[in-house]
Amino acid sequence: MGFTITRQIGIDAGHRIASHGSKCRHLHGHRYLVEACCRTSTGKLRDQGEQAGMVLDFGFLKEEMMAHVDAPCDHGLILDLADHPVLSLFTPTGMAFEDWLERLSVEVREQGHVETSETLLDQKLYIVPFPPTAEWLAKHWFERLAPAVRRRSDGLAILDHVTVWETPNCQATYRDTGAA
Ligand SMILES: Nc1nc2c(c(=O)[nH]1)N=C([C@H](O)[C@H](O)COP(=O)(O)OP(=O)(O)OP(=O)(O)O)CN2
Repeated sequence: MGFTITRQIGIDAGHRIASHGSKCRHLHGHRYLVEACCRTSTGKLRDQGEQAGMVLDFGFLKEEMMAHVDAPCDHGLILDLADHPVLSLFTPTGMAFEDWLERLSVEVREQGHVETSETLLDQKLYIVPFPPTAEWLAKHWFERLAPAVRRRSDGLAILDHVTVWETPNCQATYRDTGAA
């Protein structure tokens, strides 16, 4: 019951699903559409301040989606940390792949992901500890955006779900389970 708001952004990014039995194991790109849907815990709208009559200002939601999804991932390659054959192609000049991998692994353990262009060809990489399916990306971006939604709404709004459209016909949704 109550109101929800949804904001959509689009990003272009490459990925592959290394374990896929068919075409998705090849490096390829998508125009991803990412939707974040928010609600208030009470079902009511804010009744005062600059966000009166709103769940959360669409502009604030856009800013957070641009910071957590667009800036690190747009025109980048989203790679699984375990995808060593592809990851090794971007080993920075003068560094052994094993050393680079160790550094990336520590950062992924500490932060949940790595965003870097300090790579061969300055390729922009977004490295995650899971196969970059639409499902996993929806969960990952949900977890990145949920605290930001709470902060930008002074705790009044909750991120309900994130939907990732990988193609115009295929989407995956990760929904709030109450744990985030
Ligand atoms: N449940 C999931 N299934 C698949 C995923 C995924 O993330 N979750 N991803 C892929 C591939 O990455 C692929 O790019 C998309 O596959 P597919 O639907 O076959 O893509 P098409 O371009 O053929 O889509 P059309 O709508 O038929 O043009 C595969 N599966």
